[in-house]
Order: sequence, then C-alpha cells, then structure tokens
Amino acid sequence: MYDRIALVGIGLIGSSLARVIRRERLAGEIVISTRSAATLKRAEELGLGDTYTTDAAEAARGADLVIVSVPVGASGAVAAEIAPALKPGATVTDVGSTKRSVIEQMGPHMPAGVHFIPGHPLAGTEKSGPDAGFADLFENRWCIFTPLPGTDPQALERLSDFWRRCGSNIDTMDAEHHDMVLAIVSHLPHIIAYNIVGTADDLETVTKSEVIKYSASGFRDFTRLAASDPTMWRDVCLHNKDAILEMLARFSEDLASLQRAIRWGDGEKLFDMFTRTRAIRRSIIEAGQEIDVPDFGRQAVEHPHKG
Ligand SMILES: NC(=O)C1=CN([C@@H]2O[C@H](COP(=O)(O)OP(=O)(O)OC[C@H]3O[C@@H](n4cnc5c(N)ncnc54)[C@H](O)[C@@H]3O)[C@@H](O)[C@H]2O)C=CC1
Ligand SMILES: O=C(O)C(=O)Cc1ccc(O)cc1
Repeated sequence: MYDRIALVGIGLIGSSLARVIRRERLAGEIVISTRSAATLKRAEELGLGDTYTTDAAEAARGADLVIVSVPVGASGAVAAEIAPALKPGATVTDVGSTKRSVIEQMGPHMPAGVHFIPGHPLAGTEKSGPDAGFADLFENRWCIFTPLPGTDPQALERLSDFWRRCGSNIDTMDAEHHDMVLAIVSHLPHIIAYNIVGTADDLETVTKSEVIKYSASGFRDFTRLAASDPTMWRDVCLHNKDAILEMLARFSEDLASLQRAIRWGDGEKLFDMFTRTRAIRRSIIEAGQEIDVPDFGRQAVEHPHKG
C-alpha cells in the first residue's frame, strides 16, 4: 500500500503495526526508529522491520507513510525532528490517545505538501514495549481519524484503507469531540482504576496480602487497567486535562448521589440505577463490541476540529 513505512516508536502499538504490516504485506519496506537504543535492539532481535535507526529523521526520510507511536507528550518533539526530512506528498499520522493536544503539538511542524492525518486506534492492552505487540491487535476495533480542515480526501482514503487492512473499522470526528468521548470511555476508567488500587494499597485495616489473596474479579479487572504504562497515562492525563476534569466533575457528582442513597438506605434509587447500567452492558454485548467507543454523538468529517 505504501512503498516505505516509517514507524517512529516501537512499543505495544508500533510493534503491533509492524507485525500486521508484515503479515498483510502493506509496505515494500518497514523502517523502525525509536529513541532508546535498547528498545531498538529488541525490535531488531524480534525482526520487526527491515532497517533500524535511533534517528527519527533518518527513518522519515523518503517514507511515504510515517506513523508516530510515542507517548502523546513526546509527539511535538518527534514532529520537530522528522519535519525537515519529510518528502512532499508523504502522509504523517499518529496513534495517540488524545487528539487536540497532538494536533497542537505536531501541526505547526508539518511542512506544506505533507498530509498530516491524526488518528487513534481504539485497541490496546495494559502492556507496553515491543514484545507486547501482536498482529491481531487492531482486528475488529475502531480507528478514529480527526482530520483537519482541508485534508486531502485521497490521502485520507488511502490511510483508511491501510487501517482497514490492519483489521480496523474507520470513523472520523473532530478532535474536541474525540477527546470528550475518550475521556469517559477510556481515560476515566483508567484513572478510577489507578485510584481504587491506590486506595486499597493505602488501607491500614486490610493487609496488602489480603488484597492480593482475596481480590474478587471486579478488583482484579481494576488492577489490570492500573498496571498500564505510567508514562503513557501521565501524558494522557496532562494532555486531555479539560475533558478529563469535566468528566471527573460529573463522576464525582454522581458518586456523591450514590453515596447519599447508601447513607439514607434509598434502595429504590440504587436498584433503578443498577438496572439502568445493566442495560448498557447488555447493549454493548448485543452490538458485538465488548469495549470500544459507543455510537453516541458521532460526528462526520464535515464538522472538523475548529481549533
Ligand atoms: N497502550 C495502549 O493500549 C494504547 C496506546 N495508544 C497510544 O499509542 C502511543 C504509544 O503507546 P504504546 O505503544 O502503548 O507505548 P509503549 O510504551 O509501548 O511504546 C512507546 C514507544 O515510544 C518510544 N518513545 C518514547 N518517547 C520517545 C521519543 N521522545 N522519541 C521517540 N520515541 C519515543 C519508546 O521507546 C517506545 O518505543 C501513545 O500515544 C498512546 O497514547 C493508543 C491506543 C492504545
Ligand atoms: O487495556 C485496555 O483496556 C484499554 O483500554 C486499552 C487502550 C488504552 C488507551 C487507548 O487510547 C485505547 C485503548
């Protein structure tokens, strides 16, 4: 699909891309770049690409598609590094979990004639690094693009085709909306998980070994999320601050209401709420999507990001 694909960042997402690109023969050549020499060496041992370099600009030089898969806080620095090496007509995309900040960081560095198309595959795990990736990661998952006004439709269609061949379904929306939706369906659940596991860890009356020994499956699910990469999630929190704070405020209000119902023995209120939430889980299962972004508020490309 592309003669030369450069993967900048070769952790869970970058290495999953490398594997599916190879399996589906989506590139003539895969060039891999990452900042850390040790990670690059591991990528080479795993045979993830054709050539390897710690110099992102060298990787991007002559590439038809550059995919930036680094923590969102590093995307501006990477964009500055690769910009002078990009060839006219190249497409640059990313996979970051937040979109408005990535656009603000990368956009200004993108030379005229280069197609910059921000993206986000809604697929991942709590693991990180090149060993954690797998070719099926994107299978039957959503990939959301947040194209900027004036995006070349052909470049967008080609990139969409690429992701379809990686197994994904495509959606587009503006970056603000993306960040709001993801704040509730992904960022808040991770923050809640970090928090509940932290609370359990701080308890004085219940020992750490009891938490481990008796952890019910509900708590275990939280510990999986709370094991996610600290650098990645620090960056998500710092770079989707407004939307996360908005969702946290709503969450806290609703939690206070739940707390009140428990305090005052309002069983009807508790029952009604638990019935309502049970229906949501059922609709997700019926839709054949155990996780992923629900249908609400999807916006078409015709209403792109205006920031
Ligand atoms: N882990 C997940 O479940 C998902 C992550 N994402 C997004 O994908 C991006 C990458 O995440 P993962 O692959 O999970 O992380 P990871 O920690 O597994 O890999 C990150 C990679 O970026 C490299 N890196 C870090 N700083 C760099 C810099 N300044 N210059 C060049 N390379 C640098 C690291 O060496 C590593 O190769 C993040 O923006 C994250 O928000 C998106 C969907 C799911
Ligand atoms: O591990 C999980 O359950 C996830 O939710 C993975 C994930 C993490 C970050 C994203 O931006 C998208 C997907």
